[in-house]
Amino acid sequence: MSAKQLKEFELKEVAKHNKEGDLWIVVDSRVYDLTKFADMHPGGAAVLYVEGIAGKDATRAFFGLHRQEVLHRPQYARLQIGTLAGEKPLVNPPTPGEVSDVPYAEPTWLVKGFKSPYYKVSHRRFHTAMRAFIDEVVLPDATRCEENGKRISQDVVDKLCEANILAMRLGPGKHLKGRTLLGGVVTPEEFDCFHELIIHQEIARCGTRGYMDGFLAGGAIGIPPVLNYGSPELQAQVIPELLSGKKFIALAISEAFAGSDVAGLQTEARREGDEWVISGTKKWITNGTFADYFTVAARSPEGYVAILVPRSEELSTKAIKTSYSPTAGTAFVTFDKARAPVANTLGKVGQGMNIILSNFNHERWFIMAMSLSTQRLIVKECLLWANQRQIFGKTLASQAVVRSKLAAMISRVESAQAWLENITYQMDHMSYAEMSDKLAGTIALCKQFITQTGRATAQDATQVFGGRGITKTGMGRLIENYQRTVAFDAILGGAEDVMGDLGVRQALKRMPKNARL
Ligand code: HEM
Repeated sequence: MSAKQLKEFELKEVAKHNKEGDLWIVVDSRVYDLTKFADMHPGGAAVLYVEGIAGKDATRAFFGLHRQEVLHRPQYARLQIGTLAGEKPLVNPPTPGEVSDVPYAEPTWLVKGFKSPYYKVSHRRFHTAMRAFIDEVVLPDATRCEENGKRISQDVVDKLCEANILAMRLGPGKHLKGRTLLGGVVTPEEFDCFHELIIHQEIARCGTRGYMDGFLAGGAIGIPPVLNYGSPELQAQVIPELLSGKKFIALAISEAFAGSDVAGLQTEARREGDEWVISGTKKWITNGTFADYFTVAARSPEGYVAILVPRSEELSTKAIKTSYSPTAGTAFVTFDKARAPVANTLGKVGQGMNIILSNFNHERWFIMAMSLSTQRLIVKECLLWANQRQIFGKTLASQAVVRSKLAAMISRVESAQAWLENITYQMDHMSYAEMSDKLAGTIALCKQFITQTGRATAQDATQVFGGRGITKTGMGRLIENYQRTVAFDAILGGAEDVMGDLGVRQALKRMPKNARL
């Protein structure tokens, strides 16, 4: 019903409609006729007829039990027959692209009155456009696919590729030259790692962990080795079709035999004339179920090698059931003498391990950017819930133990964001080689910190939400998704303990020879 048609009612008029067969209630100054809906109410009809609810202003009870989005769903919005005379709703549907005023819901650079040395006008412009894109185009698809397990819809792929979002997720560089970035809000020359950081952090605000990987994460980690080490001919052949969303790619490194201990991989590649013949298996390959190409790490008689392998009859994929949504397309991949031209070799034979390891830096950096952004979303959910949920006549937030959990959560995301931005700044001022040399240890340590804090936050948030934190629908749906899937960030791109160890080993390698206590 449009605002113009809405009637105004006094509360005493509403009060007359307080029984079965004639039931009105008020939520946030909106008057609803629930007479016909009562029997279909998912929470049961009986709860609506009780004193204090039927014919009354039930705002507080409502927000203790429902997410505000319930009111904005078309099937429920149409139950509204009017508003309370002289009052206006406080809670309105979020406008696409809007920035939240909830404290700590946004990184400080987005908070009114706060400054940042890192973000310029072009980042703000870019952020506004990116958030609107996510809210309008991605979020509905993310919510649907997370639930039904289907892969990202081609319509969203087309739009994200038209906006060059996949290309931008590969970082600044010559692959952006001549491209129109997100409708032209930023030029390829201006584009830096902070613009890229914005993309990753905005995607993660959907709070749908499986879809976040389904959102072509395979491309974000599988394309860089092709861009950095593939021949110009190979790039000309595959990059356009990958960046336009016509073909898909996955990075195929981990195996049942080797996860974080990459060097233990067993997949073999041997030369036969102008072709590589590849045999072996790969496990937990993100986007593998729908990939057309695989960036594969294998052993060859001359040492490790990275090869771009096209899907063929000799390369089969099978979905793996993990604890996040199948929308990520996680696959077990079998290479049964699969063939790839020798021209598809990435870099030099024997240097495959370096290629794979340096690729990890960018992957780990964006995993932590995304992981942290979802963690912040969880902080926002907890603040909102603690502020609106009533127990024993008081808000949850009136309990010191809850405030203490909130304090820990806030400190974790704020400190991690500051570290992440510092690393991002270094990335903007280092070459790829310098980054591999100087940042691998710091990135690993920061990833360890973010995933450890993420799991602590998941645990705290589940306690704050109680039963709702383990329920897939309703108030705690984002908490449920987060606590069920938070371990992915602690494993994908390198397990947490391995990250910590790598960081310290890198530091020890750099110890000055003459340093003594
Ligand atoms: C415009 C009015 C209302 C609509 C459209 C509505 C709609 C819904 C929906 C869709 C759910 C399913 C859970 C979810 O998706 O969040 C639900 C659950 C529920 N509703 Fe309502 N509702 C309304 C008013 C009320 C009121 C006034 C009460 C007051 C007690 C109430 C009590 C409940 C309860 C107890 C549940 C179950 C919650 C749970 O399982 O955690 N509802 N309602």
